Amino acid sequence: MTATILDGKATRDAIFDDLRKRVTELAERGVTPGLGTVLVGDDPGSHAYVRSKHNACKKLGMNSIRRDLPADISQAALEEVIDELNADPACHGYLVQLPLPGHLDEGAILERVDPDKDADGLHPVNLGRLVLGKPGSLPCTPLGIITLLRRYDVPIAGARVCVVGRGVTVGRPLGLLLTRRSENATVTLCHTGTKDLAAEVKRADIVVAAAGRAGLITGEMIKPGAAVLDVGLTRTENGIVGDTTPEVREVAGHLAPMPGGVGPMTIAMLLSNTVEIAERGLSA
Ligand SMILES: Nc1nc(=O)c2c([nH]1)NC[C@@H]1CN(c3ccc(C(=O)N[C@@H](CCC(=O)O)C(=O)O)cc3)C=[N+]21
Repeated sequence: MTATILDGKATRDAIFDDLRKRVTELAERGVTPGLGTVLVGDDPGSHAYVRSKHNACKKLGMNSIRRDLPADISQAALEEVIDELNADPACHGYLVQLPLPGHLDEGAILERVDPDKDADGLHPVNLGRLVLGKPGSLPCTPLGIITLLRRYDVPIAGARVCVVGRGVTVGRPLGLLLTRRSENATVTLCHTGTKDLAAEVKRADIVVAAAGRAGLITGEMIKPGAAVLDVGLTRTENGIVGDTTPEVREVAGHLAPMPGGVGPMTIAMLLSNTVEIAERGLSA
């Protein structure tokens, strides 16, 4: 058996088609949704991600606001940029591209973002809303994972899900989303302190590999027919590699590969969050 591929690019394109309609409807009411990006320094990977976010805005007829700042910018100067975006009515949602250079207080910067303009869904207020079940922006990568599973009709309710990785951008919030009443999955959140990772993975109907450790999840660990989503990203001399080994594809029922799986979905959810903020502004 070889896994059905959960095609993140095709699914992103389908989501873009839906979003384009919503952008047109907003335009008829005089609103063009705008996404802002704040990029500090000149890491080539970060530049590539930011570029793809702006290209996506252009494709959807959205505005985008780009702030590229020098690597040695001071905390105060960066906070001023944040305050400007918070006050800019053309900017409905924005994100601060991570990681920030070490001399900056990342936590203080992220907290300064207006939670109601948080396109990433990673502001402490929005993470708190997620815990409490209150409306707010949801974290893009976990939302992308759930959207991808739903589009391919992979059952989530009642499923045993093994999430490998407890990071703030993927693992932790994914556990919270999947255990909501609307998802109803049973989640095991694994991490470097997990005693028998192979046994935990083997029980799972859905495995999300988000540890950032190349090849951590092997074919023998997977229950035949399980859905596997690879969210790992490690840069090596031979290009980028995920958290799963190639044999996983021969055992799994569904596979979201890296690249081409969850990554493109993350950007789709970022734009979806921004359009949603713009729509909320009209109904409020
Ligand atoms: N504030 C903030 N928000 C983020 O959402 C954020 C961030 N900072 N910092 C960095 C990570 C990383 N990230 C990715 C998004 C898309 C792909 C993606 O589309 N990847 C493609 C190809 C990747 C490649 O070829 O390099 C794929 O998986 O097919 C990957 C990674 C968002 N991040």
